[in-house]
Amino acid sequence: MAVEPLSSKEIEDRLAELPGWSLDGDRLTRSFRLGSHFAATAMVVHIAQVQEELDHHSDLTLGYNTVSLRVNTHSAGGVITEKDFELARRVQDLAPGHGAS
Ligand SMILES: C[C@H](O)[C@H](O)[C@H]1CNC2=NC(N)=NC(=O)C2=N1
Repeated sequence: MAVEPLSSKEIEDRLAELPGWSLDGDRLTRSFRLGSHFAATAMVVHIAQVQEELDHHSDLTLGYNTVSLRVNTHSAGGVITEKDFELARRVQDLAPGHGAS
């Protein structure tokens, strides 16, 4: 997949399709709240599997009952590319199965 930097407009348009995701400096970010610590931990494991499949990894933080991601593309110099949105879409798709909101 291309790792060219996305323009502000391209980022804005993609974020509009991803509820709860936002820009934090030069990273995409989203936090999820879950029903328990174990549910949050299970979601972290699932996200890790997807990240390995995509070979694209976020800074993934497990809280008491929260999961937070912050991501950009290191190989493109720490800017946001389509690979970051590919990961965000995959996480957005798996979240409901974990009861994450
Ligand atoms: C060697 C390995 O394929 C690369 O280092 C991958 C690993 N995961 C990655 N994750 C992110 N966020 N950006 C990258 O450029 C990246 N590159």
